[in-house]
Amino acid sequence: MFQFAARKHVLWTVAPFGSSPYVWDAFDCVRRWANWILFGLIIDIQCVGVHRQSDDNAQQQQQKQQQQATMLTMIVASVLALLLSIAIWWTVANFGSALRYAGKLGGPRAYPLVGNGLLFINKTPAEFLQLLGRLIVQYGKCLRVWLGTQLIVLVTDPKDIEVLLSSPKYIDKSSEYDFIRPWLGEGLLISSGRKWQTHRKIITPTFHFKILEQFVEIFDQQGHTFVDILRLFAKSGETFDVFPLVTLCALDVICESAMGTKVNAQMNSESDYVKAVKEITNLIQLRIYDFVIRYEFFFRFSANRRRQRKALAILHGYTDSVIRARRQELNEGLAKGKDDHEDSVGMKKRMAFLDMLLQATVDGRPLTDREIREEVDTFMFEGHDTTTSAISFMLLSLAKNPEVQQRAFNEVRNIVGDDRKQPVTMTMLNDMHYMDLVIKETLRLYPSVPLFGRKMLQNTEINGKIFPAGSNVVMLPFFLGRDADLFPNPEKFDPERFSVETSAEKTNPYQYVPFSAGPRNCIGQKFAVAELKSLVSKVLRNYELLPPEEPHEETFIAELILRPEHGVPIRVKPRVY
Ligand code: HEM
Repeated sequence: MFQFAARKHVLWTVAPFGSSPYVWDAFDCVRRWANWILFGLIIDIQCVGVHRQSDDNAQQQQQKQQQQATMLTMIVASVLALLLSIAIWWTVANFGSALRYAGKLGGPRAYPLVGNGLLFINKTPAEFLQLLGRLIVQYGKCLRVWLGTQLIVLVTDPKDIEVLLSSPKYIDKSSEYDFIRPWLGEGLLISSGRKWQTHRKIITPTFHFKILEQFVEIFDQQGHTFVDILRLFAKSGETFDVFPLVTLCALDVICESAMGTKVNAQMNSESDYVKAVKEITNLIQLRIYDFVIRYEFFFRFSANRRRQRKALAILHGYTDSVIRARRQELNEGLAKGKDDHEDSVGMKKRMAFLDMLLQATVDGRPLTDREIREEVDTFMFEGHDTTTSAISFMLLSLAKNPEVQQRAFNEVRNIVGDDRKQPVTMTMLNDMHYMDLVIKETLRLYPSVPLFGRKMLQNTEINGKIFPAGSNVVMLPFFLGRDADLFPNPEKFDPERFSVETSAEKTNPYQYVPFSAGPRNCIGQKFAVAELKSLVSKVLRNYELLPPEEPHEETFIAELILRPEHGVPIRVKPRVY
């Protein structure tokens, strides 16, 4: 009897899935499944009362034992069935609308629990990005993918992106940002609601162009060190990976701009702070692509958690100590009635972002040390990885396109002159218009932030489609920039496509969003563009950029930033003029 019931369980459990063409998407199928199991459970419970009489004592004893065993098995089976039913009702309660509406968005066939995980299994991070590209071609510019139980909606239609980015309703970040939360806390990149609103308001003035002017000196000095380091490669003429060198330079720039301190990463890449930044970014990459430790529950029990804790102790410890020291200096200066931003001879000192945050108030109160740390760490993260990616790919693009490089160099030479030691000013950077086009074209093909996401808090209708509550909606500038419908001949590196004469008004501004757009756009855009121009112009004034000796295949890893899978190989030789 029990065997029969158990076999029926298996059949009933499988049958509703087998008969459904769109397994995950069929909400009704899950409901049917639950009903069948409940029905099976009732039969199981009824059969507990079935027993037979016998005169033979030994036989009776044996039968009794058998009955007890059967009863026990049935009780266990019933409890399991009950738990399964509860799990199904929980799934329906939590994923009900996701299952119902996700089915209406196109996408590859998904399976219970693993979703589309099997498609991605054994894929390297670079293959993962290529696979997303193929899915977009196959299923269109808005499709859904299940990564395990996480629903992702991929969007590359500028019309959908316009609705998502321009509205203040969709400002909550998707689940991927949780991986970086331990470092950045509730800083501007991740926070939402009123906290984000008030902090965005007080931080916006710190990126005013008048304030940015004072950072140009930092760009110039760190650029000088960078160019010195390249001298070795110019001498040997060998192909080298420029990405790690740019990373260190960008770290130096942002550290001095954000905290007013020098980590000297370019001169000492083995310092604890620099190694901790590297460690934490590696861990973020690991979590994005590992389907087990994506889940906080499993991450907590992995060795990576310890690595993260160790790196965070160094990163937070450093920022905390700088904040404490600067706050003390500020208080002492105020007590002596002296302007803290004057040095001993009364000259105005440069203010770091941190100094401005120390003086800011929210609802009439100063920011706490913790709030300041979160914002400073956010600048440290957003301000070095993104610019590293952009500068590296810009150098590579110039190396591979000598005509563009010559034109960019001519512009720089006309503006700055022939003295290689002449520091570049903000006015000079603002006059580099062709360089603006080169930056735009670089970010079209190599957007530093290849994808960014929003969490849908409720079912949301956008251009006739319903984006289910709880889904992570991911917009992909990487594929927008390579879409031939939006950018004809997309493989060609052609800065002119962004010139006012050819592009203005013809394009939808939401088809080109490397800095995002709308209320949650990149607050550091002007800082980034100035840094890029400063550093790249410095390199061009000293070196001619050449492509790698051996042709190399370009493959990318999309994390929170775009990374090259095999580095960014270039060569340099001294520029003669
Ligand atoms: C080429 C360089 C850069 C690129 C391509 C870039 C791109 C972006 C993008 C796409 C976003 C939106 C992300 C999202 O919606 O999730 C963003 C946000 C942000 N960026 Fe940048 N960024 C760059 C450099 C910088 C720099 C240098 C800083 C700071 C010094 C910075 C600070 C921020 C901050 C704080 C946010 C969050 C803004 C908010 O949510 O209100 N970025 N950036």
